[in-house]
Amino acid sequence: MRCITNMTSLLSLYLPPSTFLSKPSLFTRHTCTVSPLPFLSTRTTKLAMARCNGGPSNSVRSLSGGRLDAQDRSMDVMGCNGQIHIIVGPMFSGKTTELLRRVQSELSNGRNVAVVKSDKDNRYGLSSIVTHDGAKMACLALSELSSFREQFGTEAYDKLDVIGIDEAQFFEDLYGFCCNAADRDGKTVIVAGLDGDYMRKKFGSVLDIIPIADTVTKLTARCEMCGQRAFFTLRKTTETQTELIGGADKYMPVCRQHYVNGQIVVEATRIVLDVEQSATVHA
Ligand SMILES: Nc1ncnc2c1ncn2[C@@H]1O[C@H](COP(=O)(O)OP(=O)(O)O)[C@@H](O)[C@H]1O
Ligand SMILES: Cc1cn([C@H]2C[C@H](O)[C@@H](COP(=O)(O)O)O2)c(=O)[nH]c1=O
Ligand SMILES: [Zn+2]
Repeated sequence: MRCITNMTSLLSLYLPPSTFLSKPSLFTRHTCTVSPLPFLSTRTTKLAMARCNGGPSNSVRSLSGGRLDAQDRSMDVMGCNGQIHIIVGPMFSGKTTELLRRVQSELSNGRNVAVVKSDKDNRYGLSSIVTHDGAKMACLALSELSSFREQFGTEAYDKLDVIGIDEAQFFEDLYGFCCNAADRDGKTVIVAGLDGDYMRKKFGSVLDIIPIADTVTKLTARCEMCGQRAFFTLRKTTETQTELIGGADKYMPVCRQHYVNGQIVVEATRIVLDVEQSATVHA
């Protein structure tokens, strides 16, 4: 990807050196405001921006000698119409349900859609994503998103309009994938995942993509203890690793009060178990 960082190098791509050298500074001496570049058409400026955004490689190749050739002139600006939408919330808040709803809606609008999930979660097999209510959709299960294009097929990838990603917290390369898919390839990316882990710490790279997102939706579940809105996921077991696949057997959605109370109970249990275990070892 080539990125033009200043106005001088941007202009030099479009104008022969003589023209460029004869132009005065783009900043007026007194006001120091940017001139509207009257000698560049809106279209030309947009093409430059597309290139700045990592526009399609054929548009870069077809530039010759600083002038636009016929292919450039007939080309639409591509690579700028991608979107990124994020759906976060605790477990059982309906993230997968919402992802499936949006994907179905895109499908019924005639768009080409693919759904991918992490292969770390194989509770319901690897070929579909399944909600806690049992709703399903076929998907591709991967360990990393960087292999998506190749696994899906490059030709099929090029025809895709929408990519849904479930269990996004498990993908380390989420940021780079979303950037490329939306900024460079013009895809709509719908990302569903946990914003926080059972300790309420940021989970994976989900929060990192907020600055590049169009929309962020935070869903809530119902607290299993009191029925109020649940913002957090309580781990019911004493296991401490961040990644631990499971459902209602290991986790429950809770409100703030029941998260704090629940954590005290789980941590007290862990201490008792540790003491018992070391007593057994030393006996
Ligand atoms: N404690 C629970 N155990 C099992 N299912 C639940 C529980 N709480 C809610 N659900 C169901 O799970 C659905 C949401 O499932 P899903 O979309 O897979 O959520 P998420 O992807 O956020 O974990 C809810 O509509 C509800 O019917
Ligand atoms: C809180 C928390 C969750 N996980 C795992 C448990 C599940 O396999 C998924 C979340 O699935 P869902 O679609 O959001 O229900 O993530 C984990 O590994 N670590 C955690 O702290
Ligand atoms: Zn509660």
